[in-house]
Amino acid sequence: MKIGIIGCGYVGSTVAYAVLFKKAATEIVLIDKNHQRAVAEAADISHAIPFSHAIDIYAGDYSDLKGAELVIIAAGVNQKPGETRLQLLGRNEAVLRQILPPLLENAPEAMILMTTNPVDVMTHLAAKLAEELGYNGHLVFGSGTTLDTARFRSLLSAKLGVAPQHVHGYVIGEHGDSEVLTWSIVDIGGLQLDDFVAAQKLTFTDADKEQIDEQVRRAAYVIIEGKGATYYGIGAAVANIVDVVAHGQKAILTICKPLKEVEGIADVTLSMPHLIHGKKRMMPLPLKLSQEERKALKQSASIIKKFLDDFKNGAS
Ligand SMILES: NC(=O)C1=CN([C@@H]2O[C@H](COP(=O)(O)OP(=O)(O)OC[C@H]3O[C@@H](n4cnc5c(N)ncnc54)[C@H](O)[C@@H]3O)[C@@H](O)[C@H]2O)C=CC1
Ligand SMILES: CC(=O)C(=O)O
Repeated sequence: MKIGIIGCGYVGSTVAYAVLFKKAATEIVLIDKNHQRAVAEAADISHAIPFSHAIDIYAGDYSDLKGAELVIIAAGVNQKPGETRLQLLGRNEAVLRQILPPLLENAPEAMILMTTNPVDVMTHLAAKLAEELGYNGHLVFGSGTTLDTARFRSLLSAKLGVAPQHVHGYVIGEHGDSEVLTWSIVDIGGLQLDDFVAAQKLTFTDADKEQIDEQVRRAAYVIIEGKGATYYGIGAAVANIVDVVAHGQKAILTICKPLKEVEGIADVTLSMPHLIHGKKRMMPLPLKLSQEERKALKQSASIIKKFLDDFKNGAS
């Protein structure tokens, strides 16, 4: 599968590197407003090809997106220490407006995978803008909380002594401060969390829960404070999405797409588990959440919706 990556900073270049080692694509076009950066990243990553598989990776312009089946948008500003994702919206929406028209003109049938933050709001705006430009907005989706779900599983896995692939649980809602960890439906080997803990004679207290919740929710802030950006986790999460799409895996991932309604909030984009069955088909799955989780999901949806409404009103 041929893919494009627009924005080759920390995230875009790490996605390309992870895609190479996941063997998820055969051709990667790198596009950046700083073309020299794209050229350098393509050269650097191409030197790793002998250690993975044959792939064509090169820096290009929008016309090189012709024939791409999936285009990842990773362009725009990232958070400075202490900044929230939602605070990036104005600057990154302006970047989106530059990117989307030439992207759609050259790859009108491609799926568009947004990673730029705030990813849920950006995905919503990209889908609407694509439609305004006369293209299919349903082809737009976002990496959503795939990274947060991975963080949740990895922390739970370390605490419980089980490989993360066997720890099921999702982070849903906003990819951001109001996200919801779905503790009530955590499943390990067919057992609910409390039953697994009892069967294994482990100790898992409310304080442990709170600590994991905080570590997942605050992960980006802590990493950005320490090294300025996060990119390995999202690189692997996006490469996995590319692999799922390229190889028709029927995976369940917490991507984000515009949804008709979430907990009474209409026309909002946030993350829910979606069954990715084949190219271009993504079906949101209903979850049996606790009352508390439903309330938190509604709150998260309201926050995103308010940002969208405020932005629309401010921009019009
Ligand atoms: N969704 C997620 O889970 C995650 C999202 N992110 C987000 O990804 C985005 C990128 O982050 P980084 O790679 O760390 O930033 P970066 O600053 O390293 O890279 C951004 C790149 O975008 C390019 N760019 C800017 N405007 C452009 C335009 N109009 N056309 C083409 N290229 C353009 C820049 O030249 C730069 O190379 C940020 O919004 C960040 O918050 C970061 C980590 C995780
Ligand atoms: C930066 C960001 O969105 C993350 O690492 O979750």
